[in-house]
Amino acid sequence: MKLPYVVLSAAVSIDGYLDDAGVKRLLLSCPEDFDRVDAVRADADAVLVGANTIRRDNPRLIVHSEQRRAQRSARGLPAHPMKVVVTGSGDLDPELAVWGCGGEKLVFTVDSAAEKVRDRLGSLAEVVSTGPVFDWHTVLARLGERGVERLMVEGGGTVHTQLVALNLADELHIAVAPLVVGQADAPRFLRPANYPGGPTARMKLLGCTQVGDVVLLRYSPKDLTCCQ
Ligand SMILES: NC(=O)C1=CN([C@@H]2O[C@H](COP(=O)(O)OP(=O)(O)OC[C@H]3O[C@@H](n4cnc5c(N)ncnc54)[C@H](OP(=O)(O)O)[C@@H]3O)[C@@H](O)[C@H]2O)C=CC1
Ligand SMILES: Nc1c(N[C@@H]2O[C@H](COP(=O)(O)O)[C@@H](O)[C@H]2O)[nH]c(=O)[nH]c1=O
Repeated sequence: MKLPYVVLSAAVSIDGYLDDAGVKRLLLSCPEDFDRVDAVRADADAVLVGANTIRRDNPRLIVHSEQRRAQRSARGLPAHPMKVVVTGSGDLDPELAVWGCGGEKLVFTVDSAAEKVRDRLGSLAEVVSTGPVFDWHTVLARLGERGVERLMVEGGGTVHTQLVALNLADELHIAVAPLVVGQADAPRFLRPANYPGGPTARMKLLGCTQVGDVVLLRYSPKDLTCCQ
């Protein structure tokens, strides 16, 4: 089974944070960059986030541009990519915006939480267990079986950290925003972990573009060279 091509997308502050520690979601992207992110969504077959991102940000995870939705439909695709949420606790509120708008919804969890999620969400989403323990290879394999060729991962840091550490990300899209968060308890893009190649391994730079006041960096995390 061919695994999806995985694009990890995040906006970060100059000091590497995804958000601040406050309750309200921090906007790091500028309007032009949010539009760029919408285009990446429109190019994906599925968008995946961790449960904490939907609990904290309550996103809809849809393609916002009407023109991009129409282009998807013209290609025979659903207007919105599939929405994928991962949870170990199963604590998912059925009132969250992600369940209430377009797109097929899929929740990956573990055996111990699967019934709870099914009871809570009912027909709002399909629930798939990866087994007694959560397994990212199974998540990607099941998505591949469902025809997902391109998967966009939109956070948060817990999810990004695991996918990079497991060497399952094919591309990183990092939008560096011109602000400094400076709060130790704010979520980071990547947390301490054993990353492939260790600290001396350098990823291949795929591109560097200015988008409004943000700089978009694209890296290939599987393409490493060690220069020391
Ligand atoms: N700037 C940006 O581009 C973005 C910023 N963000 C920010 O990131 C923050 C959220 O990030 P973070 O707190 O790290 O949370 P995540 O969104 O990464 O979600 C983490 C949750 O996902 C589930 N999960 C992840 N991995 C596993 C696993 N291996 N097994 C079982 N369940 C798993 C768990 O859910 P459960 O708890 O239910 O068990 C876990 O608590 C928010 O502040 C948000 O605003 C998010 C996306 C993009
Ligand atoms: N704050 C932040 C991001 N946050 C991400 O954007 C999602 C919002 O989705 P929606 O509102 O449905 O379009 C949210 O879930 C989170 O994953 N993304 C970015 O590119 N830049 C940003 O500054």
